Amino acid sequence: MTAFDIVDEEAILSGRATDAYFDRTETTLRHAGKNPHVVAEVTADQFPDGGFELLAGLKDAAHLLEGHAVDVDAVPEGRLFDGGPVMRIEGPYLEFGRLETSLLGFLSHASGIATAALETRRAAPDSQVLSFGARHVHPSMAAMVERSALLGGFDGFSHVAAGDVLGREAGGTMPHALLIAFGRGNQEQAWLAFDEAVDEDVPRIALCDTYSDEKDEVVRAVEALGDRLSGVRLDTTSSRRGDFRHICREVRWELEARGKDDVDIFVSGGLGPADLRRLRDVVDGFGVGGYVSNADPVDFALDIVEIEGEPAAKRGKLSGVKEVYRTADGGHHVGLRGREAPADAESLLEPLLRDGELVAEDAFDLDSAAERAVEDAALTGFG
Ligand SMILES: O=P(O)(O)OC[C@H]1C[C@H](OP(=O)(O)OP(=O)(O)O)[C@H](O)[C@@H]1O
Ligand SMILES: [Zn+2]
Repeated sequence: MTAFDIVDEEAILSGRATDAYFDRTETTLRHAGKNPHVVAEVTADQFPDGGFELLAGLKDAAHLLEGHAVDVDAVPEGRLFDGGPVMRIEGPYLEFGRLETSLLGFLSHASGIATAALETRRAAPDSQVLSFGARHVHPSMAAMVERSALLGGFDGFSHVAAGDVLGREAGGTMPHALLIAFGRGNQEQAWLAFDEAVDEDVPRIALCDTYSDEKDEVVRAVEALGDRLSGVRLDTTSSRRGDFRHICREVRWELEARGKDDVDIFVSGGLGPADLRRLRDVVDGFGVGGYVSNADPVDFALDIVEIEGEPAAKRGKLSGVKEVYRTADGGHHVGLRGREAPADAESLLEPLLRDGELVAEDAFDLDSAAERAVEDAALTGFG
């Protein structure tokens, strides 16, 4: 009996984490002595439609398929795609059929979150942007959320245990609960206690919107912490937000009027790309939660497109093994394998597994994938 309703790693790796009809399929095919050699492709849209999305979740998908007698090619994590396959699996169907549910789950959810993160990143390219959305998702998914946010170009994240998984330090400021615990009117005591108690290397960023006006609390934080204050966070609740940009400019003015030009202003609370575009010139950083963590998964499907070398796609899908290309003008092209590639085009599908063995060693380095994402976004005009 587990403490929480969580499907564990063993169930995922063993293929137990599957839809029941794959159990039935396996039983039926084995009964009929069938296990055809197929090529299956993971695709969201059949044809490019100008809507780019960012691929994420490939590391987990690769580890799921490792050890199964299949050859896999995939678009690297951090590349944008717009139609056609992001992954191609070739081998006996029963080697991977039941893994479809988890495979698509790994890719769909992470890619949706990473795409929203990249949109957010592109809205404020020079600002610090942190992922604060772990609170909106099931805790078992926190590491996936934070990794996808980093892959989309975020500078950091808040979830501590996700940091343990990713080997990175979580960051953050202080919640309203801390201010409330010291009682109305005692904000200075809360800020000072934080300064006394918390590790020296944690920036002293005072939350300044709990009981009174943001400007008032910022001035009080300056008076209380002096040179120890490195920043303020405005998480102004929507019922008081009004002209948030004006509030931020006013706070900036009051800081400068007190010689505190070096005190950073961070904002959070219901922010999305449009807010970041509106505020990026008046604040230093953002905490973004729900816009990224609650992003819709990318609607990937896994389809058999060739069986024993013959075209075999179902209605609505395209038969035959395909290649996908990034064209020199930042476009995306889908073509049949073996046909002539567009001029000046780069093929995106790269070897990932050969006979179940991982062949793309550095495929999952997060920093290089995040760099790829920002570069590909510029090339494609994403976001
Ligand atoms: O709105 P999102 O984009 O998801 O951002 C999540 C922010 C907003 C939230 O404020 P509160 O709900 O006031 O929580 P707290 O009192 O802990 O600051 C908390 O500060 C998170 O950092
Ligand atoms: Zn808050």
